[in-house]
Amino acid sequence: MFDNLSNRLDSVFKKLKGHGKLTEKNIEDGLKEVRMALLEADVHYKVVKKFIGDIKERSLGQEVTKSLTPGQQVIKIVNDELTKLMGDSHEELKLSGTLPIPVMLVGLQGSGKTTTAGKLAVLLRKRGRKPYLVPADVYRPAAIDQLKKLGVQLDVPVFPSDAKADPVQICQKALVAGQKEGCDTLLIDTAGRLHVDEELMSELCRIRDKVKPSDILLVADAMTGQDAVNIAKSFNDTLDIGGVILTKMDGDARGGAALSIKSVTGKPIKFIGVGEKLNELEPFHPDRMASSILGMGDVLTFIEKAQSVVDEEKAAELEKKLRKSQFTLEDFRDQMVQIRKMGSLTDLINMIPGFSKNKQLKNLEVDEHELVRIEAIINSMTPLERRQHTIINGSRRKRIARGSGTSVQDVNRLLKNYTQVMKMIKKISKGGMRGFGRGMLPF
Ligand SMILES: Nc1nc2c(ncn2[C@@H]2O[C@H](COP(=O)(O)OP(=O)(O)OP(=O)(O)O)[C@@H](O)[C@H]2O)c(=O)[nH]1
Repeated sequence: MFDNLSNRLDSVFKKLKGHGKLTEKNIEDGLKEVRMALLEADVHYKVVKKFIGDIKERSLGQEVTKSLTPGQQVIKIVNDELTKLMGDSHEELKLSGTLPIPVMLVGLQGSGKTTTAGKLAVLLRKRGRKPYLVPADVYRPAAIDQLKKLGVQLDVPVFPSDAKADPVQICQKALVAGQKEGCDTLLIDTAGRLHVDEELMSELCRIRDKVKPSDILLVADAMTGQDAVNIAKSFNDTLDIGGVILTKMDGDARGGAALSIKSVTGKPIKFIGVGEKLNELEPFHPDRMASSILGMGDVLTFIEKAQSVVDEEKAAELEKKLRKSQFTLEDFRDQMVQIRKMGSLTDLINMIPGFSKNKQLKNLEVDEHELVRIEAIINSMTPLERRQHTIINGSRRKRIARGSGTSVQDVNRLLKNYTQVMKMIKKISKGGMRGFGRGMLPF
């Protein structure tokens, strides 16, 4: 995401930071490069013009010239303005009214609507809601089946839509059926077309007028850049959408759509799709996104991810064990499984400030197989060995290595790492455990 822009801005800022004092000329030159970088990122030219104008006004003012660190001050201004450009703060789904609350997903074919309906169901369920999936695309033959399959996979109820029925009627019937199922949120997957056309829009308007959705979300493909922005504009002009879900951000190195949509349509991006898997939907936070473009890391998303997979009670229990130095290899394995649930380690590392900008660290490919190996080794131990690692002598090590398909060296390495970590924990425990956030263990 935003790789090119991020690198370009980084080099502009390096130059700016190189000057102790900034002159008007330094700033003008820097802004020229920022402008180029944004245009290359496929940001709408009108958006770029206003953006540069705003930054220029602030940068040439006293804010920078009187600052002790003018270069950093410019970075802060760019950070503020980027955040503003993307909408300032995260806007939530609007879910209000009588149950079940309908939410409409609209968008062109292939934008990722159906997948996103599944992802939203997962997210809502995590938040304690009871989603009901409603396939309302009666034109694409496989569309209804695709959502039904997703429902089975996720164990989320799906309205048994009939491909011969009228989409408006499907939605009305689904409202009644959803209520009977005890669901509180209806996710309506509407039909898509290859292009915006009148017939599609009038069908969507008919559904909107009958169902009165609490939120209408346009699902748009980030990789189509300015096309996504134009599509968002057309849908908003006709339907007055509530917000946008930008999919396939994982494949979009430029980021033009994400940077332009709010400014062009006035509607916020509420979520972004960052992969094909059904847990790869994230709330869109303009401030965090700006910081991550400028290489300041994405720590809050990292922490949120950690919190969403860590079971609070289990975390408290582990913390207690750590304090008493009773953290066994079994706990070590459980902790590792939790971390793996957060996603790929390489992705996680890139969220940490400084890491994403450091060339050596950036190319660091974390060996995910290593985690699998460690898990296999611990699984091959007897319960007693996991609780009392000191009894693992030479012959036990050989047996464990054989059982896990690894080598004795692998087993030795794991035990050495584990003892080192335990030593570190003991040291920290003496000084109190306050250093660790709740649920954030030191691995
Ligand atoms: N990499 C990536 N792929 C995605 C994302 N969201 C959806 N996709 C993929 O995009 C393709 C199209 O997604 P669908 O959900 O079938 O698209 P749709 O908009 O429902 O299509 P129609 O039903 O034809 O309107 C699928 O291969 C999805 O796996 C995402 O965030 N990242």
